[in-house]
Parts: sequence; structure tokens; C-alpha cells
Amino acid sequence: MGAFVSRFWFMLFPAKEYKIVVVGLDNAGKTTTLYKLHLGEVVTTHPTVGSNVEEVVYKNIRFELGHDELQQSVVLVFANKQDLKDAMTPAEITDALSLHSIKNQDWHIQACCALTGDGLYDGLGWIAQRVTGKAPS
Ligand SMILES: Nc1nc2c(ncn2[C@@H]2O[C@H](COP(=O)(O)OP(=O)(O)OP(=O)(O)O)[C@@H](O)[C@H]2O)c(=O)[nH]1
Repeated sequence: MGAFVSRFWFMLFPAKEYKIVVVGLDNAGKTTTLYKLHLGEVVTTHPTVGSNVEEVVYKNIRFELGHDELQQSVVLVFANKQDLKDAMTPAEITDALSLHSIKNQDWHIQACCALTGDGLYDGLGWIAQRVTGKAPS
């Protein structure tokens, strides 16, 4: 029944589609983040060879999440692994990446832990709000 209602809902209100490019250092947690958002579960990862592409529907917006194809629009930086006591803070990462020097695009840094999912949907919500212009509900 839920699946039927969901399919009917999407027929009436088709999801808008956006592409998100995920880039980061080796071992940063990109794959864990993609799988956590896509499946809601933690997976055991191996170093990525090539690219992963997953699809997430959030707030009736269909995001295609991929590792490659750098396409600039808005910039979200996930400050991952915040569960580790020696993780760089969002402020430290902001300085290290000189985020304040980005003038032509909207950017945001989001503290998160891809293992638990903390902060991941806050980040996705920020993107959703920026691309749709709607305030987060
Ligand atoms: N403690 C902690 N470990 C994490 C977190 N996110 C990912 N990891 C671990 O970090 C390791 C690398 O995670 P991946 O998701 O494979 O990282 P990746 O960025 O896809 O790595 P590449 O494939 O090398 O590009 C794995 O052992 C994850 O379990 C986190 O938030 N906290």
C-alpha cells in the first residue's frame, strides 16, 4: 500500500533531478556517506576504483550522487569523522580549504559522521534548500 501511494505521489508530483558530485581525499568517507544516504546502513568499504553512482530521493528531489564529473553549482563540504577526537573541526577545515575565498558560489560546511549518519541529511537539506529556494521544513 505504501509503495502504491508513493508511486502515485511521484506520478502527480514528479521529483526534480539534480546531480551531486562527491569529491574528497582517499579514505575520507565518501563511499560510506553515499551508502548511508542511499541505504541507511553502514557498509564495509574498500578503496574505490573508478566511480560509484547512487540515487537518493529526498524531499521529492532526486539526487544522483556520483564520485566524478566535477560540475560546479553549490558547494557543500562534509567535515566527516567528527566522532574521532582528532578530527579537524569545521572551522579548521574552512581555513584549510580557504572556503571564505569562494565568492561566486554558495558554500556550506557541515559537520557529520558518515558511520552514524549524523549531519548527512542536514547537509542534503542545505542543498535542497539552495537548489529549490524553499526553506527547509
Ligand atoms: N570513525 C569514522 N570512520 C569513518 C567515517 N566515515 C567513514 N569511515 C571509515 O573510513 C574508511 C574509509 O571510508 P570510505 O567510505 O571507503 O572512504 P572513501 O572516501 O570512499 O575512500 P576512497 O575509496 O579511498 O576514495 C572506512 O573504514 C570507513 O568505515 C566516520 O564518520 N567515522
